[in-house]
Amino acid sequence: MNIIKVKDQQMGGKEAFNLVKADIENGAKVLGLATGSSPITLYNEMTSSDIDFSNMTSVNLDEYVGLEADNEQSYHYFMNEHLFSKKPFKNSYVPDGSNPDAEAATKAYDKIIEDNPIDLQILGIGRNGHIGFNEPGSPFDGKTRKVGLTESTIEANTRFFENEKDVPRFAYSMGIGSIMKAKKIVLLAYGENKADAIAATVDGPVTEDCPASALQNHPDVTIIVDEAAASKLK
Ligand SMILES: N[C@@H]1[C@@H](O)[C@H](O)[C@@H](COP(=O)(O)O)O[C@@H]1O
Repeated sequence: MNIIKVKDQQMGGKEAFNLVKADIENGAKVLGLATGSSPITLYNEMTSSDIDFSNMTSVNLDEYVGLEADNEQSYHYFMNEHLFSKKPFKNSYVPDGSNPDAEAATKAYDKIIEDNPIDLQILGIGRNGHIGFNEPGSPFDGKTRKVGLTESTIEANTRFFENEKDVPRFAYSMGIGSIMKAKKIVLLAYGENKADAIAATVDGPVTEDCPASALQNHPDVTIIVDEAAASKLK
């Protein structure tokens, strides 16, 4: 694992952007994208750049079950707001959270991932080490699934909703097995409340208790952290 320490999230966005740009210059056509606050500075760099994404494809990690794409709390909406409305891609895929048929929704998404192998996957990380919405205990070979969110994740995500009761309890998430198939992975983590998860990811055992520890088995992972998120690394 390659670790890049940065001063703050602003600089992290620039570092991540340089990696994305270099990969596109090397022929990358499919970007795996993430939501949450961590990738926002990267998306800002992308939207203010002169890179044309209109012949590229994006595949997002996850979406809440039960939210329509035009719901302001949906990940569809987040991605449109922060990236796609300013820098359209040829195709942008996000799991269909409005489809109550989990079997159909997840199968359809696996087909999309299979048809569009991810060159570079951007990841954030949950306080409990989750990636996408793969909570602790998720299988390392998992495909797209309907997952229940843990209390810690619901609590962390409450800040985006009016109150805790509005936070959806389920999501469709790309599995860890699919994430691991990406050629390159760039994980972004900022702030003290990510320090334990980053330490477990990098220095801990490879265990389902910390989903991101699976990344130790991936050949090309870069972790971009600020000092607070790196503070518990060995
Ligand atoms: N499903 C998302 C994850 O993909 C994201 O990594 C995590 C951390 O978000 P943030 O970057 O806001 O800390 O939040 C959510 O749970």
